[in-house]
Amino acid sequence: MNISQLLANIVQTKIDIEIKGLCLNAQSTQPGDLFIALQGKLTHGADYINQAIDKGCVAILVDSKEIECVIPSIRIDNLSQYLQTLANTFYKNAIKVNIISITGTNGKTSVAYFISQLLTKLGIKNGLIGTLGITHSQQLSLNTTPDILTLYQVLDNYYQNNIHHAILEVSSHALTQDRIAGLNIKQAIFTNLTQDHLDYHHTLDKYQATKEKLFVLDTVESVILNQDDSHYKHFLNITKDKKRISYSLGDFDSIKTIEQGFLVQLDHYVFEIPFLGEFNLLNILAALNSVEALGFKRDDIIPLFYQLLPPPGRMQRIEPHLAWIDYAHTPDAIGNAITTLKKHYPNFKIRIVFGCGGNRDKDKRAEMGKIASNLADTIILTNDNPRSENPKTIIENILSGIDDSYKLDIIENRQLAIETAITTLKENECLLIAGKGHETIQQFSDKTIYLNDLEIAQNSTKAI
Ligand SMILES: CC(=O)N[C@H]1[C@@H](OP(=O)(O)OP(=O)(O)OC[C@H]2O[C@@H](n3ccc(=O)[nH]c3=O)[C@H](O)[C@@H]2O)O[C@H](CO)[C@@H](O)[C@@H]1O[C@H](C)C(=O)N[C@@H](C)C(=O)N[C@H](CCC(=O)O)C(=O)O
Ligand SMILES: Nc1ncnc2c1ncn2[C@@H]1O[C@H](COP(=O)(O)OP(=O)(O)OP(=O)(O)O)[C@@H](O)[C@H]1O
Ligand SMILES: N[C@H](CCC[C@H](N)C(=O)O)C(=O)O
Repeated sequence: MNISQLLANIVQTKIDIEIKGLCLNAQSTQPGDLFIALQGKLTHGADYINQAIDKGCVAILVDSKEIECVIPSIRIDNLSQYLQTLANTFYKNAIKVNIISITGTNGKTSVAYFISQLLTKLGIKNGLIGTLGITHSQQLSLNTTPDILTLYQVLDNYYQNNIHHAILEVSSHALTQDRIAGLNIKQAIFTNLTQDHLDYHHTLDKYQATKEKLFVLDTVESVILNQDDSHYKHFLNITKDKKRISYSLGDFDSIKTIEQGFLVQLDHYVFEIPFLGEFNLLNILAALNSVEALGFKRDDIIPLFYQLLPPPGRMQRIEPHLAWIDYAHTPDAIGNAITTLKKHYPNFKIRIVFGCGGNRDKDKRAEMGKIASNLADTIILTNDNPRSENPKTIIENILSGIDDSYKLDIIENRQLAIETAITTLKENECLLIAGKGHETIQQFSDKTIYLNDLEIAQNSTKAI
């Protein structure tokens, strides 16, 4: 598309250049792209134009600022307000894709992963966009919910490749920043709301108000709500004009905990759910209701459950030990993960290795320390992703929630912490390695290193 055609409803330009794509982050610029340099909270995209040019961008739109550069550039004031128009004009097919969206503090990835597998097994081609990445696409995303241009590009591409359904994890940051504006979101699923991201939203009420935005979108036809969450009634009340579907652990006629998961009865079906954690029973119900709302029959969905795979890094067992990798990085999730192991392995002691991410909600750190020390028998505190913060300060913040009399170890180096935990694990102990799940990098202020909890744990196992 020619740039003058793209900008027709925004600004007149004599620049005559064909562009192949739109891009917000210089790191992901492709040859032929138009780079859109926005003023952000931390920095201005204009600081990265050299990188964008090196990667082959052919023109630049700059937010509220004059720049000098070797390729054509156009200044547009308040440029961010035009992002949806630009995205929609360039990636016309994006809004034709039917989107199932999931929001909530915990469980988005798990529910999305289950829905995607079910739809695939039922013969529906679908794309999955979230913390684990973007399927059927070379696009990389820095975020759980990608920026609006990346989203439109991926969805447009899906449509052209006959993928007419997408499952999208929607973070509260994405809702605040309008990353999903204008998309054809048909279903909205609510998993739960507990403490996280208060650095960004400041209060739980504001955090909830942000999540609400997804459920009242005009395009949303059905909402699927977790009745067991304390915020359920609120979400039910604001969605009176939608088809409302609720799910609850009480939907099961019986739940029997077994070592590898649960044996449940639902209506006249008795089946096994091969995942640990009661929260996964809720995740499964969310997925079941979502797929059912698309028109499939329970008789066709339920027999597929035993074939489902767990999402990578979520309660993932490291054989042969009683050790698990889990992505729990909130107070609620840490509590759930430990309780889960206690429930499935009632005669075992629990050891946990965890830390907290830097540049994220500081208030959750002491809370995570408190919950972990109340529930686990031994703790090794370590680094998560310190990002630009001092790792020692993060650990001190966690310690402030732990009673002085609680005996714990601090091993900042995460690899060493995991190796130590596994090689000294006792016969009567279960180990939980929490916080980084599937992640394969660790971010510090001055470096980013390759680090994979699963590999470290597997290798330490071999070393015994
Ligand atoms: C605090 C926050 O959410 N920031 C997001 C926001 O950034 P911003 O608009 O303030 O922009 P900025 O970082 O100041 O940068 C300014 C401009 O320069 C560009 N830039 C910036 C850096 C660079 O190296 N190259 C580059 O081109 C940016 O794309 C941006 O256009 O908009 C950007 C584009 O959409 C996001 O990538 C960025 O996410 C940052 C990286 C981030 O860490 N976000 C986290 C907190 C987040 O969004 N997390 C949620 C998941 C939370 C959960 O559910 O657990 C998520 O959806 O990922
Ligand atoms: N429904 C749930 N309720 C509470 N905790 C859950 C639930 N599902 C998963 N968890 C716990 O939370 C952790 C993160 O799960 P998951 O990745 O599915 O959530 P998420 O919302 O996608 O998180 P994020 O957006 O931060 O990546 C899991 O490793 C598990 O410990
Ligand atoms: N989506 C979450 C992931 C946190 C993962 C944890 N390992 C950390 O770095 O804090 C966030 O961006 O807050």
